Amino acid sequence: MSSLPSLSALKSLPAKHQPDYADADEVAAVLDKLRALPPLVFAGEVDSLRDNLASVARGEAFVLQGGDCAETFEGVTADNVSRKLRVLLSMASVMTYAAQVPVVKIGRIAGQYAKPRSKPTEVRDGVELPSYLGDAINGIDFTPEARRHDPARLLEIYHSSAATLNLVRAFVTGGFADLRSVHSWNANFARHTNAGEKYLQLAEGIESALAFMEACGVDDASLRTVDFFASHEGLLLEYEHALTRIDSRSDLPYDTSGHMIWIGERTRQLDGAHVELMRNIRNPIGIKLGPTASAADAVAIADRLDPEREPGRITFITRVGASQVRELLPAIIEGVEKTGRKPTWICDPMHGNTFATSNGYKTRSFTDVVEEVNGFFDVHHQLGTWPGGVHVELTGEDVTECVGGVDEIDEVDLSQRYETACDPRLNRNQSLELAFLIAQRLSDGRIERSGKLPVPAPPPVAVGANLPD
Ligand SMILES: O=C[C@H](O)[C@H](O)COP(=O)(O)O
Ligand SMILES: C=C(OP(=O)(O)O)C(=O)O
Repeated sequence: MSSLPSLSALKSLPAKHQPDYADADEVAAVLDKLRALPPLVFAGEVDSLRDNLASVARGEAFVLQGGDCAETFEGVTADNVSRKLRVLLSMASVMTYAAQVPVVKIGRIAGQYAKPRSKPTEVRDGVELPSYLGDAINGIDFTPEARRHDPARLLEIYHSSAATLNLVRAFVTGGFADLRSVHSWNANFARHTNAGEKYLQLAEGIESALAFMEACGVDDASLRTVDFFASHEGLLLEYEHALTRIDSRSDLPYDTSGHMIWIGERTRQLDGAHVELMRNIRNPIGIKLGPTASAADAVAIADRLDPEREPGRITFITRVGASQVRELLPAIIEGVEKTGRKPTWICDPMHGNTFATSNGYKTRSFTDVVEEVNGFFDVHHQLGTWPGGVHVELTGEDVTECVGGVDEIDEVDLSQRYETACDPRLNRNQSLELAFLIAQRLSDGRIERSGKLPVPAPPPVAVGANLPD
Protein backbone atom coordinates (compact mmCIF):
# COMPACT_ATOMS: atom_id res chain seq x y z
CA MET A 1 0.00 0.00 0.00
CA SER A 2 1.44 3.34 -1.04
CA SER A 3 0.42 6.70 0.42
CA LEU A 4 -2.88 8.37 -0.34
CA PRO A 5 -2.85 10.05 -3.78
CA SER A 6 -3.88 13.71 -3.89
CA LEU A 7 -7.42 14.45 -5.04
CA SER A 8 -6.14 16.01 -8.26
CA ALA A 9 -4.00 12.94 -8.99
CA LEU A 10 -7.06 10.76 -8.44
CA LYS A 11 -9.22 12.93 -10.61
CA SER A 12 -6.73 12.72 -13.46
CA LEU A 13 -7.63 9.02 -13.75
CA PRO A 14 -10.72 7.76 -15.57
CA ALA A 15 -13.71 7.99 -13.22
CA LYS A 16 -17.27 7.06 -14.10
CA HIS A 17 -20.51 8.26 -12.49
CA GLN A 18 -19.12 11.46 -10.99
CA PRO A 19 -21.17 14.60 -10.37
CA ASP A 20 -20.75 17.55 -12.66
CA TYR A 21 -20.44 20.57 -10.39
CA ALA A 22 -20.72 24.03 -11.91
CA ASP A 23 -18.59 25.91 -9.40
CA ALA A 24 -15.12 24.54 -8.51
CA ASP A 25 -14.63 27.12 -5.72
CA GLU A 26 -17.82 26.03 -4.02
CA VAL A 27 -16.64 22.40 -4.15
CA ALA A 28 -13.23 23.36 -2.71
CA ALA A 29 -14.86 25.25 0.19
CA VAL A 30 -17.09 22.26 1.03
CA LEU A 31 -14.14 19.86 0.92
CA ASP A 32 -12.14 22.10 3.28
CA LYS A 33 -15.01 21.92 5.76
CA LEU A 34 -15.27 18.14 5.41
CA ARG A 35 -11.53 17.69 5.96
CA ALA A 36 -11.78 19.58 9.25
CA LEU A 37 -14.67 17.50 10.63
CA PRO A 38 -14.10 14.53 12.96
CA PRO A 39 -13.99 11.00 11.55
CA LEU A 40 -17.32 9.17 11.41
CA VAL A 41 -15.82 5.78 12.24
CA PHE A 42 -12.57 4.87 13.93
CA ALA A 43 -9.58 2.99 12.63
CA GLY A 44 -9.77 0.42 15.45
CA GLU A 45 -13.38 -0.39 14.49
CA VAL A 46 -12.34 -0.78 10.86
CA ASP A 47 -9.59 -3.18 11.91
CA SER A 48 -12.07 -5.15 13.95
CA LEU A 49 -14.37 -5.54 10.91
CA ARG A 50 -11.37 -6.70 8.84
CA ASP A 51 -10.66 -9.36 11.47
CA ASN A 52 -14.31 -10.40 11.45
CA LEU A 53 -14.26 -10.72 7.66
CA ALA A 54 -11.09 -12.77 7.87
CA SER A 55 -12.98 -15.24 10.04
CA VAL A 56 -15.76 -15.34 7.43
CA ALA A 57 -13.19 -16.12 4.74
CA ARG A 58 -11.96 -19.02 6.89
CA GLY A 59 -15.52 -20.37 7.09
CA GLU A 60 -15.92 -19.48 10.76
CA ALA A 61 -18.59 -16.78 10.42
CA PHE A 62 -21.31 -15.55 8.06
CA VAL A 63 -22.08 -12.00 6.87
CA LEU A 64 -25.38 -10.21 6.70
CA GLN A 65 -25.00 -6.92 4.83
CA GLY A 66 -28.18 -4.98 4.12
CA GLY A 67 -30.13 -1.77 4.02
CA ASP A 68 -31.61 0.73 1.62
CA CYS A 69 -30.71 0.94 -2.01
CA ALA A 70 -30.45 4.69 -1.55
CA GLU A 71 -30.68 6.33 1.85
CA THR A 72 -32.32 9.74 1.87
CA PHE A 73 -31.78 12.73 4.14
CA GLU A 74 -35.49 12.68 4.92
CA GLY A 75 -35.17 9.07 6.05
CA VAL A 76 -32.87 9.94 8.95
CA THR A 77 -35.48 9.50 11.67
CA ALA A 78 -35.42 7.37 14.81
CA ASP A 79 -38.34 5.28 13.54
CA ASN A 80 -36.87 4.57 10.16
CA VAL A 81 -33.40 3.70 11.47
CA SER A 82 -34.73 1.57 14.33
CA ARG A 83 -37.05 -0.41 12.04
CA LYS A 84 -34.20 -1.08 9.61
CA LEU A 85 -31.96 -2.16 12.43
CA ARG A 86 -34.67 -4.34 13.92
CA VAL A 87 -35.12 -6.28 10.71
CA LEU A 88 -31.35 -6.75 10.29
CA LEU A 89 -30.91 -7.93 13.89
CA SER A 90 -33.88 -10.30 13.54
CA MET A 91 -32.44 -11.78 10.37
CA ALA A 92 -29.01 -12.12 11.95
CA SER A 93 -30.34 -13.94 15.01
CA VAL A 94 -32.11 -16.58 12.90
CA MET A 95 -29.00 -17.08 10.80
CA THR A 96 -26.74 -17.32 13.83
CA TYR A 97 -28.92 -20.01 15.35
CA ALA A 98 -28.98 -21.99 12.12
CA ALA A 99 -25.37 -21.54 11.06
CA GLN A 100 -24.03 -21.94 14.60
CA VAL A 101 -21.35 -19.43 13.75
CA PRO A 102 -21.25 -15.69 14.46
CA VAL A 103 -23.01 -13.46 11.96
CA VAL A 104 -21.11 -10.28 11.09
CA LYS A 105 -23.69 -7.52 10.85
CA ILE A 106 -23.04 -4.77 8.31
CA GLY A 107 -25.58 -2.12 7.30
CA ARG A 108 -25.88 -0.45 3.94
CA ILE A 109 -26.29 2.52 6.16
CA ALA A 110 -24.92 5.89 7.26
CA GLY A 111 -23.40 6.80 3.90
CA GLN A 112 -25.34 5.03 1.10
CA TYR A 113 -26.43 8.27 -0.56
CA ALA A 114 -24.91 8.20 -4.08
CA LYS A 115 -26.19 6.10 -6.98
CA PRO A 116 -24.70 5.22 -10.36
CA ARG A 117 -27.61 5.42 -12.83
CA SER A 118 -28.04 3.71 -16.19
CA LYS A 119 -28.90 6.97 -17.95
CA PRO A 120 -27.49 10.45 -17.27
CA THR A 121 -30.83 12.13 -17.99
CA GLU A 122 -34.50 11.43 -17.46
CA VAL A 123 -37.29 12.52 -19.78
CA ARG A 124 -40.85 13.17 -18.57
CA ASP A 125 -43.52 14.59 -20.86
CA GLY A 126 -40.89 15.80 -23.28
CA VAL A 127 -38.83 17.54 -20.56
CA GLU A 128 -35.27 16.28 -20.12
CA LEU A 129 -33.42 16.80 -16.82
CA PRO A 130 -30.36 15.23 -15.18
CA SER A 131 -31.18 11.86 -13.54
CA TYR A 132 -31.51 11.67 -9.79
CA LEU A 133 -28.10 10.43 -8.57
CA GLY A 134 -28.91 10.08 -4.88
CA ASP A 135 -29.36 12.70 -2.15
CA ALA A 136 -25.57 13.06 -2.06
CA ILE A 137 -25.70 14.80 -5.43
CA ASN A 138 -29.16 16.14 -6.28
CA GLY A 139 -32.80 16.03 -5.28
CA ILE A 140 -35.41 13.53 -6.44
CA ASP A 141 -38.03 16.13 -7.46
CA PHE A 142 -38.29 16.52 -11.20
CA THR A 143 -37.35 20.21 -11.39
CA PRO A 144 -34.21 21.87 -12.77
CA GLU A 145 -33.39 23.30 -9.29
CA ALA A 146 -33.66 19.94 -7.53
CA ARG A 147 -31.70 18.08 -10.19
CA ARG A 148 -28.75 20.51 -10.10
CA HIS A 149 -25.57 18.82 -8.82
CA ASP A 150 -25.07 20.62 -5.54
CA PRO A 151 -21.76 20.29 -3.63
CA ALA A 152 -23.35 21.52 -0.37
CA ARG A 153 -25.03 18.10 -0.26
CA LEU A 154 -21.64 16.54 0.53
CA LEU A 155 -21.80 18.18 3.95
CA GLU A 156 -25.31 16.91 4.38
CA ILE A 157 -24.16 13.33 3.75
CA TYR A 158 -21.65 13.77 6.54
CA HIS A 159 -24.20 15.12 9.03
CA SER A 160 -26.88 12.60 8.09
CA SER A 161 -24.40 9.76 8.40
CA ALA A 162 -23.23 11.08 11.78
CA ALA A 163 -26.82 11.27 13.07
CA THR A 164 -27.54 7.77 11.79
CA LEU A 165 -24.40 6.28 13.30
CA ASN A 166 -25.16 7.97 16.59
CA LEU A 167 -28.58 6.32 16.67
CA VAL A 168 -27.22 2.95 15.56
CA ARG A 169 -24.54 3.00 18.26
CA ALA A 170 -27.09 3.92 20.92
CA PHE A 171 -29.52 1.24 19.74
CA VAL A 172 -27.06 -1.63 19.55
CA THR A 173 -25.55 -1.00 22.94
CA GLY A 174 -28.60 0.34 24.78
CA GLY A 175 -30.84 -2.72 25.13
CA PHE A 176 -32.49 -2.65 21.68
CA ALA A 177 -30.32 -5.56 20.51
CA ASP A 178 -31.23 -7.80 23.47
CA LEU A 179 -31.53 -11.28 21.99
CA ARG A 180 -34.83 -11.91 23.78
CA SER A 181 -36.56 -8.92 22.17
CA VAL A 182 -34.95 -9.67 18.83
CA HIS A 183 -36.32 -13.17 19.07
CA SER A 184 -39.81 -11.97 19.95
CA TRP A 185 -39.88 -10.05 16.63
CA ASN A 186 -39.02 -13.28 14.77
CA ALA A 187 -41.52 -15.34 16.75
CA ASN A 188 -44.16 -12.78 15.91
CA PHE A 189 -43.35 -13.16 12.21
CA ALA A 190 -43.48 -16.96 12.43
CA ARG A 191 -46.71 -17.04 14.44
CA HIS A 192 -48.71 -14.24 12.95
CA THR A 193 -47.79 -13.95 9.30
CA ASN A 194 -49.46 -15.83 6.46
CA ALA A 195 -47.19 -18.74 5.64
CA GLY A 196 -44.76 -17.61 8.35
CA GLU A 197 -45.81 -20.65 10.38
CA LYS A 198 -43.70 -22.93 8.20
CA TYR A 199 -40.76 -21.44 10.09
CA LEU A 200 -42.33 -22.03 13.51
CA GLN A 201 -40.13 -25.01 14.29
CA LEU A 202 -37.01 -22.92 13.79
CA ALA A 203 -38.43 -20.06 15.86
CA GLU A 204 -39.35 -22.49 18.62
CA GLY A 205 -35.85 -23.95 18.53
CA ILE A 206 -34.44 -20.49 19.20
CA GLU A 207 -36.95 -19.97 21.99
CA SER A 208 -35.85 -23.21 23.68
CA ALA A 209 -32.19 -22.29 23.29
CA LEU A 210 -32.82 -18.94 24.95
CA ALA A 211 -34.83 -20.54 27.76
CA PHE A 212 -32.04 -23.06 28.30
CA MET A 213 -29.42 -20.30 28.50
CA GLU A 214 -31.57 -18.36 30.91
CA ALA A 215 -32.05 -21.45 33.11
CA CYS A 216 -28.28 -21.94 33.14
CA GLY A 217 -27.88 -18.35 34.34
CA VAL A 218 -26.16 -17.16 31.16
CA ASP A 219 -26.57 -13.41 31.26
CA ASP A 220 -23.61 -12.04 29.47
CA ALA A 221 -23.33 -8.69 27.74
CA SER A 222 -23.09 -10.49 24.39
CA LEU A 223 -26.80 -11.37 24.73
CA ARG A 224 -27.71 -7.71 25.00
CA THR A 225 -25.36 -5.85 22.68
CA VAL A 226 -23.94 -6.49 19.22
CA ASP A 227 -21.21 -5.17 16.99
CA PHE A 228 -22.73 -3.45 14.01
CA PHE A 229 -20.74 -2.00 11.13
CA ALA A 230 -21.58 0.58 8.46
CA SER A 231 -20.87 0.28 4.74
CA HIS A 232 -21.65 2.06 1.48
CA GLU A 233 -20.50 2.23 -2.12
CA GLY A 234 -17.42 4.47 -2.32
CA LEU A 235 -18.69 6.26 -5.40
CA LEU A 236 -17.99 9.94 -4.75
CA LEU A 237 -14.27 10.49 -5.02
CA GLU A 238 -14.32 13.96 -3.44
CA TYR A 239 -16.28 12.83 -0.40
CA GLU A 240 -14.35 9.60 0.24
CA HIS A 241 -11.03 11.37 -0.22
CA ALA A 242 -11.98 14.19 2.17
CA LEU A 243 -13.01 11.68 4.84
CA THR A 244 -9.77 9.70 4.54
CA ARG A 245 -7.52 10.34 7.52
CA ILE A 246 -4.11 9.14 8.64
CA ASP A 247 -4.44 6.85 11.63
CA SER A 248 -2.25 8.08 14.46
CA ARG A 249 -1.39 4.51 15.54
CA SER A 250 -0.18 3.19 12.21
CA ASP A 251 0.36 6.30 10.07
CA LEU A 252 -1.83 4.66 7.41
CA PRO A 253 -4.87 6.10 5.56
CA TYR A 254 -8.34 4.96 6.64
CA ASP A 255 -11.53 6.11 4.94
CA THR A 256 -13.47 7.18 8.02
CA SER A 257 -16.79 7.63 6.15
CA GLY A 258 -17.72 3.98 6.89
CA HIS A 259 -16.19 0.74 8.10
CA MET A 260 -16.43 -1.16 4.82
CA ILE A 261 -16.45 0.52 1.42
CA TRP A 262 -17.36 -1.29 -1.75
CA ILE A 263 -16.56 -0.67 -5.41
CA GLY A 264 -19.61 -0.93 -7.64
CA GLU A 265 -20.01 -3.04 -10.72
CA ARG A 266 -19.83 0.09 -12.88
CA THR A 267 -16.66 1.60 -11.40
CA ARG A 268 -14.32 -1.34 -10.89
CA GLN A 269 -12.02 -0.54 -13.86
CA LEU A 270 -8.45 -1.53 -12.95
CA ASP A 271 -6.94 1.73 -14.17
CA GLY A 272 -9.74 3.85 -12.75
CA ALA A 273 -9.80 6.36 -9.90
CA HIS A 274 -12.04 4.22 -7.66
CA VAL A 275 -9.65 1.27 -7.62
CA GLU A 276 -6.74 3.67 -7.06
CA LEU A 277 -8.45 5.25 -4.04
CA MET A 278 -9.51 1.92 -2.52
CA ARG A 279 -6.05 0.47 -3.10
CA ASN A 280 -4.67 3.09 -0.75
CA ILE A 281 -7.04 2.86 2.17
CA ARG A 282 -6.92 0.31 4.96
CA ASN A 283 -10.66 -0.45 5.10
CA PRO A 284 -12.00 -3.84 4.08
CA ILE A 285 -13.06 -3.44 0.45
CA GLY A 286 -16.05 -5.05 -1.24
CA ILE A 287 -15.97 -5.63 -4.99
CA LYS A 288 -19.22 -6.13 -6.88
CA LEU A 289 -18.99 -8.71 -9.66
CA GLY A 290 -21.77 -8.76 -12.25
CA PRO A 291 -22.46 -11.18 -15.10
CA THR A 292 -19.76 -9.76 -17.37
CA ALA A 293 -16.98 -10.30 -14.80
CA SER A 294 -14.49 -13.05 -15.61
CA ALA A 295 -12.23 -14.96 -13.26
CA ALA A 296 -9.30 -13.03 -14.74
CA ASP A 297 -11.03 -9.72 -13.87
CA ALA A 298 -11.55 -10.88 -10.30
CA VAL A 299 -7.94 -12.05 -9.93
CA ALA A 300 -6.59 -8.82 -11.42
CA ILE A 301 -8.59 -6.60 -9.11
CA ALA A 302 -7.70 -8.75 -6.11
CA ASP A 303 -3.99 -8.46 -7.00
CA ARG A 304 -4.34 -4.71 -7.32
CA LEU A 305 -6.26 -4.11 -4.11
CA ASP A 306 -4.67 -6.76 -1.97
CA PRO A 307 -1.17 -7.64 -3.19
CA GLU A 308 -0.20 -8.87 0.26
CA ARG A 309 -3.22 -11.16 0.55
CA GLU A 310 -4.22 -9.81 3.91
CA PRO A 311 -6.98 -11.84 5.59
CA GLY A 312 -10.29 -9.95 5.55
CA ARG A 313 -9.11 -7.28 3.13
CA ILE A 314 -11.29 -8.14 0.13
CA THR A 315 -14.82 -9.42 -0.21
CA PHE A 316 -16.28 -10.38 -3.56
CA ILE A 317 -19.98 -9.54 -3.74
CA THR A 318 -21.34 -11.53 -6.68
CA ARG A 319 -24.60 -10.37 -8.35
CA VAL A 320 -24.88 -12.29 -11.55
CA GLY A 321 -28.63 -12.98 -11.57
CA ALA A 322 -30.73 -16.00 -10.69
CA SER A 323 -30.78 -17.38 -14.22
CA GLN A 324 -26.99 -17.36 -14.63
CA VAL A 325 -25.62 -17.99 -11.15
CA ARG A 326 -25.04 -21.72 -11.60
CA GLU A 327 -23.39 -21.18 -14.95
CA LEU A 328 -21.17 -18.16 -14.21
CA LEU A 329 -20.18 -18.40 -10.57
CA PRO A 330 -18.11 -21.63 -10.57
CA ALA A 331 -15.46 -20.31 -12.99
CA ILE A 332 -15.06 -17.07 -11.02
CA ILE A 333 -14.69 -18.82 -7.67
CA GLU A 334 -12.37 -21.50 -9.06
CA GLY A 335 -10.25 -18.97 -10.93
CA VAL A 336 -9.70 -16.91 -7.78
CA GLU A 337 -9.26 -19.80 -5.35
CA LYS A 338 -6.75 -21.60 -7.55
CA THR A 339 -4.38 -18.62 -7.08
CA GLY A 340 -4.36 -19.55 -3.39
CA ARG A 341 -6.45 -16.58 -2.36
CA LYS A 342 -9.19 -17.01 0.23
CA PRO A 343 -11.44 -13.96 -0.11
CA THR A 344 -14.83 -13.59 1.51
CA TRP A 345 -17.63 -14.50 -0.93
CA ILE A 346 -20.98 -12.81 -0.53
CA CYS A 347 -24.12 -13.10 -2.67
CA ASP A 348 -26.05 -9.98 -3.67
CA PRO A 349 -29.27 -11.51 -5.02
CA MET A 350 -30.79 -8.12 -5.84
CA HIS A 351 -28.84 -6.34 -8.55
CA GLY A 352 -28.88 -9.09 -11.17
CA ASN A 353 -32.63 -9.58 -10.84
CA THR A 354 -34.26 -6.23 -11.58
CA PHE A 355 -36.99 -5.93 -14.19
CA ALA A 356 -39.77 -3.53 -15.18
CA THR A 357 -43.42 -4.54 -14.84
CA SER A 358 -46.02 -3.86 -17.49
CA ASN A 359 -47.45 -1.14 -15.21
CA GLY A 360 -44.10 0.65 -15.19
CA TYR A 361 -42.52 -0.29 -11.84
CA LYS A 362 -38.92 -1.35 -11.43
CA THR A 363 -39.17 -4.49 -9.31
CA ARG A 364 -37.55 -7.77 -8.27
CA SER A 365 -39.20 -11.08 -7.66
CA PHE A 366 -38.72 -12.71 -4.27
CA THR A 367 -38.50 -16.05 -6.10
CA ASP A 368 -35.50 -14.84 -8.15
CA VAL A 369 -33.83 -13.49 -5.03
CA VAL A 370 -34.18 -16.88 -3.33
CA GLU A 371 -33.10 -18.68 -6.49
CA GLU A 372 -29.85 -16.69 -6.72
CA VAL A 373 -29.12 -17.34 -3.04
CA ASN A 374 -29.80 -21.06 -3.54
CA GLY A 375 -27.55 -21.13 -6.61
CA PHE A 376 -24.81 -19.38 -4.64
CA PHE A 377 -25.06 -21.96 -1.84
CA ASP A 378 -25.14 -24.87 -4.29
CA VAL A 379 -22.11 -23.69 -6.24
CA HIS A 380 -20.07 -23.18 -3.07
CA HIS A 381 -21.19 -26.57 -1.82
CA GLN A 382 -20.04 -28.23 -5.06
CA LEU A 383 -16.68 -26.46 -4.95
CA GLY A 384 -16.09 -26.97 -1.24
CA THR A 385 -15.79 -23.20 -0.65
CA TRP A 386 -17.56 -21.22 2.03
CA PRO A 387 -20.67 -19.22 1.06
CA GLY A 388 -19.75 -16.32 3.30
CA GLY A 389 -22.91 -14.25 3.38
CA VAL A 390 -25.58 -12.20 1.71
CA HIS A 391 -25.91 -8.55 0.69
CA VAL A 392 -29.52 -7.42 0.45
CA GLU A 393 -31.46 -4.24 -0.31
CA LEU A 394 -34.16 -4.07 2.33
CA THR A 395 -36.15 -1.85 4.61
CA GLY A 396 -37.92 -2.32 7.92
CA GLU A 397 -41.07 -0.79 6.44
CA ASP A 398 -44.04 -2.66 4.94
CA VAL A 399 -43.42 -1.30 1.46
CA THR A 400 -44.58 -2.97 -1.76
CA GLU A 401 -41.57 -2.79 -4.06
CA CYS A 402 -40.60 -6.43 -4.74
CA VAL A 403 -43.16 -8.99 -5.88
CA GLY A 404 -43.80 -12.32 -4.12
CA GLY A 405 -42.89 -13.52 -0.66
CA VAL A 406 -45.12 -14.47 2.27
CA ASP A 407 -47.63 -11.73 1.55
CA GLU A 408 -47.76 -12.69 -2.12
CA ILE A 409 -47.29 -9.15 -3.38
CA ASP A 410 -48.44 -8.95 -6.97
CA GLU A 411 -47.57 -6.45 -9.72
CA VAL A 412 -50.87 -4.66 -9.14
CA ASP A 413 -50.02 -4.22 -5.43
CA LEU A 414 -46.79 -2.35 -6.17
CA SER A 415 -48.51 1.03 -6.35
CA GLN A 416 -49.68 0.74 -2.70
CA ARG A 417 -46.38 1.65 -1.03
CA TYR A 418 -43.66 2.04 -3.62
CA GLU A 419 -41.32 4.39 -1.75
CA THR A 420 -37.75 3.62 -2.74
CA ALA A 421 -35.60 6.46 -4.01
CA CYS A 422 -33.94 4.10 -6.51
CA ASP A 423 -34.16 0.30 -6.61
CA PRO A 424 -36.87 -1.95 -5.08
CA ARG A 425 -36.16 -3.28 -1.58
CA LEU A 426 -37.41 -6.35 0.25
CA ASN A 427 -39.94 -5.27 2.85
CA ARG A 428 -39.91 -6.43 6.47
CA ASN A 429 -41.70 -9.74 5.96
CA GLN A 430 -39.83 -10.57 2.76
CA SER A 431 -36.55 -9.91 4.57
CA LEU A 432 -37.48 -12.13 7.50
CA GLU A 433 -38.67 -14.85 5.15
CA LEU A 434 -35.36 -14.70 3.30
CA ALA A 435 -33.53 -15.01 6.63
CA PHE A 436 -35.55 -18.12 7.56
CA LEU A 437 -34.88 -19.65 4.13
CA ILE A 438 -31.16 -18.97 4.44
CA ALA A 439 -31.27 -20.39 7.95
CA GLN A 440 -32.74 -23.60 6.56
CA ARG A 441 -29.94 -23.78 3.98
CA LEU A 442 -27.34 -23.20 6.66
CA SER A 443 -28.72 -25.88 8.92
CA ASP A 444 -29.83 -28.55 6.47
CA GLY A 445 -26.43 -30.19 6.34
CA ARG A 446 -25.63 -29.30 2.74
CA ILE A 447 -23.39 -26.46 3.90
CA GLU A 448 -20.32 -27.66 5.74
CA ARG A 449 -18.97 -25.27 8.29
CA SER A 450 -15.22 -25.35 8.61
CA GLY A 451 -15.23 -23.40 11.85
CA LYS A 452 -16.89 -25.93 14.13
CA LEU A 453 -15.84 -25.55 17.71
CA PRO A 454 -13.89 -28.51 19.04
CA VAL A 455 -15.90 -30.57 21.54
CA PRO A 456 -13.96 -30.37 24.82
CA ALA A 457 -12.60 -33.67 26.12
CA PRO A 458 -14.35 -34.95 29.28
CA PRO A 459 -12.44 -34.24 32.50
CA PRO A 460 -10.00 -37.00 33.53
CA VAL A 461 -11.39 -39.51 36.02
CA ALA A 462 -9.48 -39.36 39.31
CA VAL A 463 -7.50 -42.50 40.16
CA GLY A 464 -9.53 -44.62 42.52
CA ALA A 465 -12.83 -42.96 41.66
CA ASN A 466 -15.79 -45.23 41.02
CA LEU A 467 -16.22 -45.76 37.31
CA PRO A 468 -19.73 -45.79 35.88
CA ASP A 469 -21.14 -49.21 35.16
O1 LIG B 1 -28.43 0.35 -7.40
C1 LIG B 1 -27.95 0.19 -8.52
C2 LIG B 1 -28.07 1.21 -9.55
O2 LIG B 1 -27.80 2.45 -9.05
C3 LIG B 1 -29.46 1.19 -10.08
O3 LIG B 1 -29.85 -0.14 -10.36
C4 LIG B 1 -29.54 2.00 -11.33
O4 LIG B 1 -30.85 2.11 -11.65
P1 LIG B 1 -31.34 2.64 -13.06
O5 LIG B 1 -31.07 1.56 -14.04
O6 LIG B 1 -32.79 2.91 -12.85
O7 LIG B 1 -30.59 3.89 -13.34
C1 LIG C 1 -25.17 0.08 -7.48
C2 LIG C 1 -25.18 -1.01 -6.73
O1 LIG C 1 -24.85 -2.23 -7.13
P1 LIG C 1 -24.00 -2.71 -8.37
O2 LIG C 1 -22.75 -1.92 -8.37
O3 LIG C 1 -23.78 -4.15 -8.07
O4 LIG C 1 -24.85 -2.50 -9.57
C3 LIG C 1 -25.58 -0.96 -5.31
O5 LIG C 1 -25.33 -1.96 -4.60
O6 LIG C 1 -26.15 0.03 -4.89
